[in-house]
Amino acid sequence: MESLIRDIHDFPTPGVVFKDLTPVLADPAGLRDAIDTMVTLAPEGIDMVAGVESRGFWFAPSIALALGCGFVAMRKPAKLPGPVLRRPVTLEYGEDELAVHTGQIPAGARVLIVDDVLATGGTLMGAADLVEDADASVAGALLFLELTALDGRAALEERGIDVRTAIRA
Ligand SMILES: O=P(O)(O)OC[C@H]1O[C@H](OP(=O)(O)OP(=O)(O)O)[C@H](O)[C@@H]1O
Ligand SMILES: Nc1ncnc2[nH]cnc12
Repeated sequence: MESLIRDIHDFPTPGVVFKDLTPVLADPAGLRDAIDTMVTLAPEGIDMVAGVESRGFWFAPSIALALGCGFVAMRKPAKLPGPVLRRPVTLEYGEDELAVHTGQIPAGARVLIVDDVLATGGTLMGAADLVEDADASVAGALLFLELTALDGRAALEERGIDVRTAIRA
């Protein structure tokens, strides 16, 4: 599955080595392996899976189905139609915002945050803020690929978040 990841240099901005996961998803065995591995890594006792737009949506609903949980979408600005909780995020190559529908994460729920790539960890920090804004708790963060050189794990673990990743590169 690791051999299917493609490096694209200078995308989306100069100096960034972009890890393209589309070949993993396009390969039936790669896709199966990716989801099965992530499901195996998931912590126990999850009430809900939160997926981060866009590429977190490639993984999160399949993982939620396997765990018997619901899926909640954390979306980019102005995409959700109802009232939202919002948080800014700073990532490897820019700034953005994430939002979740108010009331969709039940208070007290143990939430697993799912995304494709952990780089600086900025996106995951914003996603964790949203979970806590909903008076729920972050049961863990589950990602397909961790870019160890950017050390996003450090800040997340300092915050007490259990970070699990299928592949480290
Ligand atoms: O750890 P970080 O430095 O925060 O980077 C990781 C984030 O960057 C990418 O999202 P991007 O904003 O490119 O959006 P996309 O999923 O819509 O392509 C990726 O899918 C993660 O969400
Ligand atoms: N280098 C990278 N490749 C793919 N997705 C990313 N998200 C943040 N940094 C990334």
